[in-house]
Amino acid sequence: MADAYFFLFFLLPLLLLVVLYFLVKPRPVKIPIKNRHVFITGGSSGIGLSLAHRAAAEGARVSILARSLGKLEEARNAIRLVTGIEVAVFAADVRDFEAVKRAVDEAGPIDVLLLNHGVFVALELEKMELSEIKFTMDVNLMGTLNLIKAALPAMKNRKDPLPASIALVSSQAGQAGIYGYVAYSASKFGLRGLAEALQQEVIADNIHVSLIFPPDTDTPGLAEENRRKPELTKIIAASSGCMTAEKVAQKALDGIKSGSFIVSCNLEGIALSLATAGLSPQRSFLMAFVEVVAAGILRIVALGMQWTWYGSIEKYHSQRKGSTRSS
Ligand SMILES: NC(=O)C1=CN([C@@H]2O[C@H](COP(=O)(O)OP(=O)(O)OC[C@H]3O[C@@H](n4cnc5c(N)ncnc54)[C@H](OP(=O)(O)O)[C@@H]3O)[C@@H](O)[C@H]2O)C=CC1
Ligand SMILES: CCCCCCCCCCCCCCCC(=O)[C@@H](N)CO
Repeated sequence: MADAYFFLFFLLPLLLLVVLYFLVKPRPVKIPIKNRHVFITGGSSGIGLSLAHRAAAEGARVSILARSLGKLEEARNAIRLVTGIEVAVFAADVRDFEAVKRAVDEAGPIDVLLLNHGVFVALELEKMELSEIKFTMDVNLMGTLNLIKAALPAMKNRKDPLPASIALVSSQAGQAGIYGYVAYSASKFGLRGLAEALQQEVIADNIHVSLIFPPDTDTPGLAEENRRKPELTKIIAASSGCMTAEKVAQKALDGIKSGSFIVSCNLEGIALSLATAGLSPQRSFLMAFVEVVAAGILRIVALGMQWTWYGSIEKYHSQRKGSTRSS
């Protein structure tokens, strides 16, 4: 009996750890940001602004890009006030490849390309204009591809032997489809395929991809989104709470520096990432161990999550039916 326990709880896990240690690829990597060029899209507001503050405070040379020059200059002043550091600003729409290319060329070779720009409207697909749907895909997905296309040649040619990074800000709505986010989830799930494929193409150039998955985050963008958010979107998104932009920026930068492919921001996010590990690369054999051991149980947790969400959806519809009957 004691032998069986010894095998099950000691020998087997130990064997698994050893196997995973040799199995995980790409291998772990550390990406320094001090004295390196960090280029942040959407760096004038919310999470991007916090990322810019943090990167500057950690000694990086920071460039930020967004559409509104006014907001960019405000951000530059705010960062100078706190850190004494001057960030470079670039006004361009990520949908405009030529404008993006000019900005990236002017900014100079990038060591850490942080693609954080994004737009979001929470609304049922039926209520969304086709133009809004296209806008979401164009900014979140095509905008990201434009930036990568524009920046990659110089990133590959950099003289610096240190590893470089391309980090994409997705969303937990890019790990699980959420009511009200048909277009948005599509754009954010798209980033995952992009990231997985891109990592295989740029690994030989010592460029490492990170995918960041924040929950609801207190930003100007979220405040705007909340003004017309469906009740069910609020209920379902509440499963993961809300974080501050500073905290998300800290988690994101730590994840990038540690070379993690998948970067979660809170506890629910860790569970979500374990449950959706799929065929994403995992550089840490310890995290791979947790993924393997937790897989079965997390599928049950995920099904429980769906049970709750569909329960809310059923309740919402039955209440609505009740109220239309009585009115
Ligand atoms: N806040 C949240 O709840 C969550 C956000 N996220 C993601 O995090 C990222 C940042 O979100 P958040 O900080 O809330 O957003 P904000 O709306 O606060 O800021 C968005 C930033 O992106 C810029 N931007 C928007 N559209 C374009 C464009 N077409 N071209 C260039 N820049 C553009 C904005 O500047 P300007 O308007 O001047 O162009 C601004 O700097 C997004 O990708 C979002 O999807 C993920 C999970 C949760
Ligand atoms: C298996 C374990 C599961 C654990 C719980 C999972 C909870 C998932 C909740 C998803 C919330 C999505 C918020 C999207 C925020 C966002 O992107 C918008 N604010 C637009 O910016």
